[in-house]
Amino acid sequence: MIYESENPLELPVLDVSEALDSSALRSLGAACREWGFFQIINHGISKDLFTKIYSLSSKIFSLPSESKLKLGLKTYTPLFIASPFFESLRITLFLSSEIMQEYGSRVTELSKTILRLILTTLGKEFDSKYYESEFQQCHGYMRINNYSSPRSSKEEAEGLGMHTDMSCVTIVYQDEIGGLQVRSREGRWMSIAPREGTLVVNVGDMLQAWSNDRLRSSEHRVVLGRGKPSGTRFSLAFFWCFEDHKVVEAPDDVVGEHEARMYKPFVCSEYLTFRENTERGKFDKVGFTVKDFAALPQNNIA
Ligand SMILES: O=C(O)CCC(=O)C(=O)O
Ligand SMILES: [Fe+2]
Repeated sequence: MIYESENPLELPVLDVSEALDSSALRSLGAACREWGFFQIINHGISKDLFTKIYSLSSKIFSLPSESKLKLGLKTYTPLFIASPFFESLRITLFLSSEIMQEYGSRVTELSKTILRLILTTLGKEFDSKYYESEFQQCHGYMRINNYSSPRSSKEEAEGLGMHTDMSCVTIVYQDEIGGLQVRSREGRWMSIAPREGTLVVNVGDMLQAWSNDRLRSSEHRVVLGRGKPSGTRFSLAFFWCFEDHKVVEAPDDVVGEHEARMYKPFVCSEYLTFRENTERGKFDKVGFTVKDFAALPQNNIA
């Protein structure tokens, strides 16, 4: 098998410190349709802030497992739930340290900016028409993820299995180890190589459903070992989501006059519950997607 990082995926890199010109908007639109993934630079988060978060997170993960387990499974996902190599901590921003809060408020602002840009790719007037009315109540949470390397670095192992995110958008910082991969429509795994100063952004299920599949929430995963530098891998994921009681339903002009409606309207929290309760869903992300939950029967061919 060819190891996919030999053939990394070229995703657009957007400079979010300035207004996007029409060609940048076009490549953003194409990336969101085709991959649901793109990258951003000049996002205003300094290297220093990443370094502080990194060292704070390493301290937390190196606590004895009894202390981490005391946080409860809704907060702390220990090793062997999602995979033998993955542990994760959900951060409640308003309860967290100043550093996490600072990061949280920056990615919150970024999420808002990005959502408005994505709306613009769907239709010139859609930002002013839908941002306030549909996305004003969005909220975010963060996860810090710690991946230990498999014993044999010759073997490739899944650190985090194939999943889609439940969010509207997710912003990911991955360290220099790499391993994040996105699945093409044909089922090929493509690597998203880490680049210094760059954040990865992806569309989640809530936005895929709201856009009637015009935006893609792609399956992705994290692989470890095989050709990767050894050592633990660290990532930071921020999920920007609709409020729990939101009814997700694509507006008529987002669907378009001649297109079929792909989903029945659904309440956000019911989808989150579905993902938590499905058989593999001891961990809230692995396995099912919004298509399994809300696709209209004639479209359920995912
Ligand atoms: O660790 C990563 O790079 C990605 C993590 C991820 O996909 C997630 O937390 O949903
Ligand atoms: Fe993810």
